[in-house]
Amino acid sequence: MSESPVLLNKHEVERLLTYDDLIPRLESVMGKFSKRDSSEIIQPVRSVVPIQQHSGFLGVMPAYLANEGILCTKIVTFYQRAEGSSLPSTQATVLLFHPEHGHVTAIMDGEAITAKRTAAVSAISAKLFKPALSEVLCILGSGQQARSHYDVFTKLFKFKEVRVWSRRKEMAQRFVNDLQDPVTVCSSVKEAVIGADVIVTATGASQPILFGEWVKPGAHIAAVGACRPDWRELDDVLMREAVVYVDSREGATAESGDIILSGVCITFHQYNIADLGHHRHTYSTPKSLFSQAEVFAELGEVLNGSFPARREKTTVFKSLGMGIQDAVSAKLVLEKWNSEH
Ligand SMILES: NC(=O)C1=CN([C@@H]2O[C@H](COP(=O)(O)OP(=O)(O)OC[C@H]3O[C@@H](n4cnc5c(N)ncnc54)[C@H](O)[C@@H]3O)[C@@H](O)[C@H]2O)C=CC1
Ligand SMILES: O=C(O)C1=NCCCC1
Repeated sequence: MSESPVLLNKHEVERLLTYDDLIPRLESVMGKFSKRDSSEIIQPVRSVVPIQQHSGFLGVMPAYLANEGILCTKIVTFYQRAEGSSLPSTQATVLLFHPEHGHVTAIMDGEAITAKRTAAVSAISAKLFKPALSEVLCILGSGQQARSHYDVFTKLFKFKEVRVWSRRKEMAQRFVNDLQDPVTVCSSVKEAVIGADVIVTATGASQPILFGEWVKPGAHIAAVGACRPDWRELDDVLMREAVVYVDSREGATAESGDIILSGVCITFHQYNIADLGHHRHTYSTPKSLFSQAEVFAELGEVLNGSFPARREKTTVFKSLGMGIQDAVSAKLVLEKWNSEH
């Protein structure tokens, strides 16, 4: 008979999962993932069930890391909440299994894992791509991801100024009130991002909120929201002008509206030709047909040395989230818990 699984709540997971331990594990697993060795890592693109009636989604994110002995799945729901809702928009549970025998070894809260691993991966992108002199950090959004990104970005990097924008100013104010250090509350996205060296977009927006014309050349954007093929946070100009990195090419191709929709921009040049006696015919030909924003590389491809970090350019890291990130986080939590018991 297998032992009962370890049960860990959000408070425990938050306590046990530290950025110092997590970041090297994420760097290592993402570098390995990008080598596409299926004898080492199997991680399909997540399955997502739309819950249309309630503006929500259920995602299942399995991963198997053979050499590390990790078999894991996260089950996550994410909802588009009405303004002012007190419910979390992202909720999750992570299950760890015994890879040899198949039983569940641990069931743990996935909200803290999702918040910390996503922010940690964005911080890895910033380490690689942010301008050498980065003085201003700007965070768009004031929810769970905004907070975890604030925590890890200000822990790892020194900024002279941190700015936050939220669609309701009082929410940005509330975000700032919880912090020790001064943060500027901005009234518009434009005001928040002008001159910023590093921008985090962590909102539930489904239409672009960040426009390329406002972004300082050379800035780095960690784009965390817009995880559906028809949702966007970033406009076409930014997506086409920046060097775009992703966490997984397959994930980005299936799920990132910022990438998928950046190519859908066709304008028609119309002209009339008088012919056939009294009839006038209108002809249309495509005047401009933009191709989709190109994915330059995966973060893991930079980490494992196959692609360069183009720090001198404006860079976008488009994050969708990966099962392997949850898997190494959960393993770390369980190891820490085991060492205490
Ligand atoms: N890339 C990844 O791995 C992950 C991405 N996400 C995504 O990140 C985003 C933020 O997630 P959480 O912080 O957990 O959510 P949250 O609900 O805690 O915060 C959402 C923030 O977005 C703002 N917002 C909502 N709709 C908006 C709109 N139409 N325009 C502008 N702002 C809007 C809210 O006011 C709030 O500040 C979501 O899109 C979520 O799906 C979440 C987890 C992991
Ligand atoms: O990776 C995740 O976890 C999520 N990604 C996008 C939507 C919410 C959860």
